[in-house]
Amino acid sequence: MTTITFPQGKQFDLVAIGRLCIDLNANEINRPMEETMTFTKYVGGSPANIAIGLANLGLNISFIGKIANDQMGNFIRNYLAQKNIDTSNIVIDKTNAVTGLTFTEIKSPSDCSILMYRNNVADLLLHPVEVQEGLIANSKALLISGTALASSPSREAVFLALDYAVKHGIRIIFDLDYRPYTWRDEAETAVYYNLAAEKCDIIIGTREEFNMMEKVLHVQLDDEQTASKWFTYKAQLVVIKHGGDGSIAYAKDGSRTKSGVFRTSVLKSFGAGDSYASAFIYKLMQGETVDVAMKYGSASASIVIAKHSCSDAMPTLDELEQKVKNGTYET
Ligand SMILES: Nc1ncnc2c1ncn2[C@@H]1O[C@H](COP(=O)(O)OP(=O)(O)OP(=O)(O)O)[C@@H](O)[C@H]1O
Ligand SMILES: O=C(O)C[C@@H](O)[C@H](O)C(=O)CO
Repeated sequence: MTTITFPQGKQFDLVAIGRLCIDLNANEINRPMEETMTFTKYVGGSPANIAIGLANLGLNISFIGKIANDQMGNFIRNYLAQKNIDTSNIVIDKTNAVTGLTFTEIKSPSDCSILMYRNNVADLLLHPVEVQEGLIANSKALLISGTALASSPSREAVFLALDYAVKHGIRIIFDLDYRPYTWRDEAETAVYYNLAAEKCDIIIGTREEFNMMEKVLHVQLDDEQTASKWFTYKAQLVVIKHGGDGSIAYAKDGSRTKSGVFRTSVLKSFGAGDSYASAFIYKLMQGETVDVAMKYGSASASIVIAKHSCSDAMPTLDELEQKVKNGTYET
C-alpha cells in the first residue's frame, strides 16, 4: 500500500503558484453561449481552485501569484483571505494588466466548454524576483500548474519556484492543467511541460495532456509507459485521469491503483480535475494510501460536478466524508 511522505515542521502544508482568475459560469444552462445572457462570478483558475479546495479541508495554504490592480483583483484576494489562504505573496500588478476571465458554456451535463479571455493577463506577469524563497522553504509541498509556463516572466517564476523547492527538499506536485489558449503551439508547450515534469514528485494529468507532452517526441505511450518514463526522473507517483472512467495511479515502487467513480447527477463537467486534485492531495498529506486518496479525490469531483461553481463548490471535510460513506463508488 503506497504512501507518500512529506517534510514535517513547516508553517504551510502547501504553497500553490499560478493563475488567479475569474470564472463566469452560465446561469442559463443547457444552451449555447450565444444564447446565454447571465453569468455568476466566482474565483477561478485551476491552481486557485485546488488551493481553495485544500483550505476548505483544513490545510494551511499559501499562494504565489499576481493579480490585477482593480476590483477583480481585490475580489480574488479577499476571497482567498476569507478562506484563510495566506496572500502575502500575491503581488499586485502595476502595468494595467487585467484579470483572466473564463466564460463557461453548459450545453448539457456532458457537453460543456470554456471560453478564456487571456490577453494581457496579470497572472502571466509574475516575475521570478517576486517569488519568495522563504515561503517555499516553509511549506511541505509546492503545487505548480502547467498554464503558468505559457509565457515569460511567469514561466521563469515557476522554474525558480521549482529550484527553490528542490533546494529545500519539499515535495513538488504538478497538475498538468493544459489550456491551449495561452500557448503559441503544441511543440513549445510540450518542451516546457516536459522540462518542468522532470523536477516533480507527483504528476497528475489526463491521458490527453500526457499525449500532448509525448507527441513532440513522436512517441505514443500507454499509461504504464508514460509513468515509467517519469520514474526515470524524480517522480514517485503519476496519476493519469480518464474522465468518467476514473483514473490510474502508478507508483515508483511498482504498485498500480485504479480508482472508481462516484456516480452523480452531473450539472457540468468542468471542475472535476481541480476538485479531484484537492481531495487527493489532502489525503496523501494525511499519510493515507494512494487508493484512499483516489477514492476521496473521486468523491470530491462528484460533489463539484453536481454544482454550479468550481471554487465555491469545493467540499468541506464533513461533506466529503458523507459522500464517501453514503455515495455509490463504482469500481
Ligand atoms: N461523469 C463523471 N461522473 C463521476 N465522476 C466523474 C465524472 N467525470 C469525472 N469524474 C471524476 O473526476 C475525476 C477527474 O476527471 P477528469 O478526468 O475529467 O479530469 P479533468 O479533465 O482534469 O477535469 P476538468 O474538466 O476539470 O479539466 C475522474 O477521475 C473522476 O473521479
Ligand atoms: O482553470 C481555469 O482557469 C478555469 C477554471 O477555474 C474552470 O472553472 C475550470 O475549467 C475548472 O476545470
